[in-house]
Amino acid sequence: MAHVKMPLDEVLAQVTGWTRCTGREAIEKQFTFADFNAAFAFMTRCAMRAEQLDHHPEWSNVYNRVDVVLTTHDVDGMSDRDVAMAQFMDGIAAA
Ligand SMILES: C[C@H](O)[C@H](O)[C@H]1CNC2=NC(N)=NC(=O)C2=N1
Repeated sequence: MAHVKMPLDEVLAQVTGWTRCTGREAIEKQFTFADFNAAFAFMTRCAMRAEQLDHHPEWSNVYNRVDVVLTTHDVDGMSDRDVAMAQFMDGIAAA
């Protein structure tokens, strides 16, 4: 799957609850779960999807919180893969 570079505004229009990062072409969102177990289950599912998409999040976890930044390093900006990853995360976090 090739990278298709996209304007950041176009990416934001297709995802829920993400915002532009300050100072770089990237988007961020904070996910909050019931506890560490739920947060880590989310990260595990995202990790498997990241391998399938060959698109990996920048993220950190503190107990029930997962802070995620998405960007496409190969194009130094946003791409269709960021949309795919963000939509996957939105979908499973809401489930
Ligand atoms: C070689 C490998 O396919 C690339 O480096 C992939 C891996 N995962 C990636 N993840 C992200 N977030 N951006 C990339 O450009 C990227 N590129």
